[in-house]
Amino acid sequence: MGSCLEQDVWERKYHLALERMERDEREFHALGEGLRRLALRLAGLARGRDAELDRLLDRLAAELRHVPSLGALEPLLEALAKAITTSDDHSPAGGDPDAASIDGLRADIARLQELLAAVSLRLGDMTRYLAVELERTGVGDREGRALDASVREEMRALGETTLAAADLGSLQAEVAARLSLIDRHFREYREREDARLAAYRDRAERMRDRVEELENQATSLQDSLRREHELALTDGLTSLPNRLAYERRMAEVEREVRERGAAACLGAFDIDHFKGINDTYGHGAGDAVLRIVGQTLARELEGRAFVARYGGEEFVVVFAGMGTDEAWELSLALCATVEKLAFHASSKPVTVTMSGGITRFGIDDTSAVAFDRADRALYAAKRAGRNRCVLL
Ligand SMILES: Nc1nc2c(ncn2[C@@H]2O[C@H](COP(=O)(O)OP(=O)(O)OP(=O)(O)O)[C@@H](O)[C@H]2O)c(=O)[nH]1
Repeated sequence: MGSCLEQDVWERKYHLALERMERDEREFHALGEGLRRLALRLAGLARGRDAELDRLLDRLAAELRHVPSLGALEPLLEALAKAITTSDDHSPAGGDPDAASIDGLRADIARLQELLAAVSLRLGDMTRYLAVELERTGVGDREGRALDASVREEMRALGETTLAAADLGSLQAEVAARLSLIDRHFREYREREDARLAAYRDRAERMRDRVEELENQATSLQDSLRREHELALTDGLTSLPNRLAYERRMAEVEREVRERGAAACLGAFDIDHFKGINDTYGHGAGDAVLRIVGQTLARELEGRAFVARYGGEEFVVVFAGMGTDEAWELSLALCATVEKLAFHASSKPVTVTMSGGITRFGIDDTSAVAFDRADRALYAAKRAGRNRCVLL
């Protein structure tokens, strides 16, 4: 079902979003770690060494206030790396005891540059994803924005803390606290989204059940309507189409003849001396004869012409798309087949015959006019001695 497919797609997207967020979360940790190490080393080594370095450190503090435009930090860190190199070149001959630390600082800055570029990219991805995907589902937009805002705030605070801490211990504690806050924001966000997903699933399931129930009801209603419809068009004794079905078929034929000039013939057939069968062998035997003759006509005409029980012991055959020659031959064959049916009563063979009146359906005919002509032909056949056909 459509709703089931939509839910699958939504869930797949949702799990993809979670995976992305978990990856981003790990990168935020790495970023925090990089910032912490940078802050420790800068605080210990760089401050007061060089006026240019101090100026750049002030700029770094200012830039960090605008996080997450992390990309802006890259050129600044490059300048910082250069300034440290210059500061190193100017150091007194004989070896600076801090030279090794400065090399380490330079390497840290380079690593941090890479890290910042990657995290900046991921942050952009994640923000876009939250905006587009969660908005598309119609839920979570507010939550996504709230998370985004709180992460920005924590990143900004992290930058401030890095440069404003009085001593290394408190700096470490502050950064750790900030990072764990970011952690918590992500966790809470995910928990809320999980709850939302569970509620969504539950609702979708209930909707699916209801839709299934309605579909079943509609199907059984359709079935019973179809059965009613079939019953209304079927003769109970012979299982042939009844007079109503015949009239519908004739209305179609009338249109085909009038609109497309199609050929058509109509035949009226009646079992001979049927009253005598009833009177001699009983009404039950008469019913059996009607049933067998009816089924014989249906079998002989299957796929070639439409047959219905018109009423009593009379049958009508609609030879749609057939000219008089073909309808005539077929009618004679029908009468011959009925005559050959092997009926028995009290172990004695009983011959049953049938007469038919055939007429062509003309372009100006109505079905009533054509039937009347076929009926007159039928009675002509009866008058002429029965067990025969007449074309009129
Ligand atoms: N057993 C049975 N008899 C039926 C049924 N419908 C009509 N009949 C009988 O069919 C007989 C028709 O008789 P008639 O119309 O006099 O004609 P016929 O005896 O067939 O004689 P011809 O048509 O002139 O050959 C009547 O006795 C009806 O009661 C039915 O469903 N079952």
